[in-house]
Amino acid sequence: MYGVWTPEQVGAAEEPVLARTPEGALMRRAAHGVAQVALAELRRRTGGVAGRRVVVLVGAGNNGGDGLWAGDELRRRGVAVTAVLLSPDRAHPAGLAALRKQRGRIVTDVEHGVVAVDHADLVLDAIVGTGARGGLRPEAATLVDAARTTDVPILAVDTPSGVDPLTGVPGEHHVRAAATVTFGARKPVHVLAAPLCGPVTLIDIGLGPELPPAPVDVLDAADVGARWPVPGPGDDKYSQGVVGIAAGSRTYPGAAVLASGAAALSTSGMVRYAGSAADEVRAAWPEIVATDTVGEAGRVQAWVVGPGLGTDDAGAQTLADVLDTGLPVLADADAVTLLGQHAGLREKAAGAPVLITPHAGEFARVAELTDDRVDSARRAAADLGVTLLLKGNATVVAAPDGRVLVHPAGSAWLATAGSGDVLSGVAGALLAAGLEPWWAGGCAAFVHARAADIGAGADIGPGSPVPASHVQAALSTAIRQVREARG
Ligand SMILES: NC(=O)C1=CN([C@@H]2O[C@H](COP(=O)(O)OP(=O)(O)OC[C@H]3O[C@@H](n4cnc5c(N)ncnc54)[C@H](O)[C@@H]3O)[C@@H](O)[C@H]2O)[C@@H](O)CC1
Ligand SMILES: Nc1ncnc2c1ncn2[C@@H]1O[C@H](COP(=O)(O)OP(=O)(O)O)[C@@H](O)[C@H]1O
Ligand SMILES: [K+]
Repeated sequence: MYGVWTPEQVGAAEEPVLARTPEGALMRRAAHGVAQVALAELRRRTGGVAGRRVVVLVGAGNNGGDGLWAGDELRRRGVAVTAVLLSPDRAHPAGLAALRKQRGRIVTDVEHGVVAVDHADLVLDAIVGTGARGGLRPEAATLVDAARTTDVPILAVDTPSGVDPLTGVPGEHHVRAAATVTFGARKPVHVLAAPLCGPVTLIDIGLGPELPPAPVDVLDAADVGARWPVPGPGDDKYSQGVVGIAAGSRTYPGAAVLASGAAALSTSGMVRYAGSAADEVRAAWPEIVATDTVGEAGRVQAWVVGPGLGTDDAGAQTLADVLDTGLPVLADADAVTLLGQHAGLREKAAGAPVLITPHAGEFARVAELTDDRVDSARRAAADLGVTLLLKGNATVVAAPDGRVLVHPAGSAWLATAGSGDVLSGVAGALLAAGLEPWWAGGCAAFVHARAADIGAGADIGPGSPVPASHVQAALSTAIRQVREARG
């Protein structure tokens, strides 16, 4: 597990470190990290360093300062460095003087900057970092667009310019980095907009002791593997937690088959199904005990309710019934819509061990969704008194007590019909096994995304589209992989 801190928290942590270190030392350390990664990228992409062309896009603040000092270091290694100054009067004075001394080329107009970008082997984006406000200014936008058109690899300094460091929301013009070097602590953009950052290298600048507890956590495979429930010698089919699936309908039997099968693949023990797709579930998964109603289902330790359920009175009654059991409940899809429609159902859910798993559209039916997805999820979880998993390329899981984790999917192969049903089965099975909702949501999101990559073949190559039933089928391999990672 690693933490992510807001730009504001990182800024506050920097202050005491700046006060006790010689002037410029922190920036030099940051820039050294940038230069090291830039040299590695040059070697990897061009087979060498000397004479290779690096263009540094230099903004008016300290981010630009990092870029200039990195340029100075690259010059010392024989790299042909051109710095394009976006605000020539405000470029970091010491960094600019250092680069001039190394006979770096300095360009102050956008036209020449565009030509330089056109001929570059690598571009360093030092336009703006944590001090970014609003969309990129026109000159910066022109250069960023030029880099995009030529397809030159971009190394982002701290954060990709034009992407909001706190929310990860890209502006109209923004950098899509091949890699990012950040300093002191990872920031939300690195996990909320991971595809725009590329692989992120974290450079230690001594902020550790000054940082507060991380407001956002990111799970790694070992965290998930360590918590994944597996049977012990004394277990039987009941002792590991039986999950009940109240999903699907005559119109949408597929949701029932996807969710139930995913549950059966996720934990050992037993899955019960209750609903009007009982025949289809039995046919696809003979080991699942299927009945027509929740009342007939027999004992379970957690319920999954919602996928393909319908939002009519019968759906609302089913949701009420499972909430009334007091057992852990995973409410997805139609169950989220029903929670938005009925205050009485929200009251039943509040304070209970409930995990709701909306996509953005469903989220908006229960709470306000702003550009700040982390903040929105945290508020909604606290207001509703449930744990909330907000789906997307970066999944956000927020507990009512304020804990938040983000899982960046790594690819977008999950953007396929029915994949959410698979997620609900996985998370429901984990709830039945006794994981608390925040962990169940986080572990399920991790394995779900891993299964999509395996199903798509994206773990061994560029990958190809994967339907939800193949995501479901890849769950076993994904679970084995996280269990192997536990060390
Ligand atoms: N404080 C420190 O000691 C350290 C800071 N570091 C660097 O400093 C950065 C933060 O520096 P600053 O606080 O000076 O802020 P930035 O350099 O990130 O941005 C502020 C500057 O960018 C311009 N700007 C803001 N929004 C813009 C937009 N939308 N389009 C174009 N220009 C825009 C502003 O005019 C301002 O001059 C970090 O991201 C990091 O790269 C690192 O050197 C580590 C140490
Ligand atoms: N662009 C994307 N990149 C990665 N994962 C995505 C993307 N879009 C959706 N997902 C994931 O796919 C799943 C879709 O769930 P959902 O919207 O409920 O679909 P469905 O109702 O068809 O099952 C969620 O787990 C979500 O996080
Ligand atoms: K930047």
